[in-house]
Amino acid sequence: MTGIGELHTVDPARGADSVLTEAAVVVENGLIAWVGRASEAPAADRATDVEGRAVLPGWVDSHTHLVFAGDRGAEFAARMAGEAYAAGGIGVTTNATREAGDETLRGLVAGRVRDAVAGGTTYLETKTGYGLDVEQELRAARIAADAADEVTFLGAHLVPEGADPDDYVETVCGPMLQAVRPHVQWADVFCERGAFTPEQSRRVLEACRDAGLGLRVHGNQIGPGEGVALAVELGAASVDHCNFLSDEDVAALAGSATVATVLPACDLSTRAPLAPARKLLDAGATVAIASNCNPGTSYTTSMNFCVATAVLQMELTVEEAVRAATLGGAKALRRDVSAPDRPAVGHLAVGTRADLHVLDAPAAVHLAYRPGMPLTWGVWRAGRREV
Ligand SMILES: N=CN[C@@H](CCC(=O)O)C(=O)O
Ligand SMILES: [Zn+2]
Repeated sequence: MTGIGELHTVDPARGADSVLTEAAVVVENGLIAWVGRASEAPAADRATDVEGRAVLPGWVDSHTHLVFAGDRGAEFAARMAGEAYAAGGIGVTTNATREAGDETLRGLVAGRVRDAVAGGTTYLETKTGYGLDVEQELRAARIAADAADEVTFLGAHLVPEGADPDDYVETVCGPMLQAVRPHVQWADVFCERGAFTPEQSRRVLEACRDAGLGLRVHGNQIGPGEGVALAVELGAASVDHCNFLSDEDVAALAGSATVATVLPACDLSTRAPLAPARKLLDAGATVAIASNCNPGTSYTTSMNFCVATAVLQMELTVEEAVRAATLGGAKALRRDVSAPDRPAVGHLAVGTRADLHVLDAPAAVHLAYRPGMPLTWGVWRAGRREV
């Protein structure tokens, strides 16, 4: 790829010099083979001239809930009229999802993934969590595994109506975990008032960790709580939402390998105080930006929108926001370092996966400067053009 006006490599090895101008990238067998100044590029069989456009790594969306049916537009409207968000809405989507046939549900998920890719996302996590019984969580895990790069088991999303909370937790840790285990890499819990207590959350996370799953936590979304502390203590890869953080929470994240994942579209859609991304970065924490696409709190897969919001509202620079939505997401999924059979994603360096997002703009700042405009011009996933 030649004619790159501004190349955001997001390569940690380049330090402060990770943005190149008049650059080129060489791709071979789905991997990045060379990155540098266009004038020094080696010869290649074929070339795509992007005519001065900006190029970024594809977005790594590390937090979505794509396996759902139904609509909660009325709940959203009520919220815009002053109602507060509460965890109970998850039950509405659970009922609609259970009623949807397999093919319908697969079609809905595939459409959402297509939308995400059309917006520059090249690596995507999604979760179960709208099944809430063994059979339905297993169905969700299978559908998710066919559609997404990484799958998270979120049986502990809400205690289903009529169930005893502690009995349900035992089901999650026992037969449900056993059923979904072959299809998932991660486990998550909604540690929040109205969902799962810190004790129940710990029980779920420890059982899932013992079953070999990596851990993630939905924490500190609706109010202050123990989600962040629990995530850090258990070595979770990520704690997501982070709207209500104490100074101790910020310090704990800064001193840990747990990524603080902020969800700007969700914060707007729930009229929540924005997660303190600026403060987290200043303290030294690793921050990821994700869409949290779901029908209750964030019905969008647009990472361009999330990045623009992080710049306009959360006081991140464009470079910081791009990093959080690429390398940050990769760190939250522990995919930032190449392994022999798994090239790293989220940055552009020799040997990483050739996931490229070409903007119809000369510089990444246009994502925030022209918010809401259709700025995704081309998308390559593992070297193959998809958009
Ligand atoms: N907070 C928990 N889960 C989702 C919302 C689920 C819903 O309301 O349907 C979230 O991440 O915001
Ligand atoms: Zn979520």
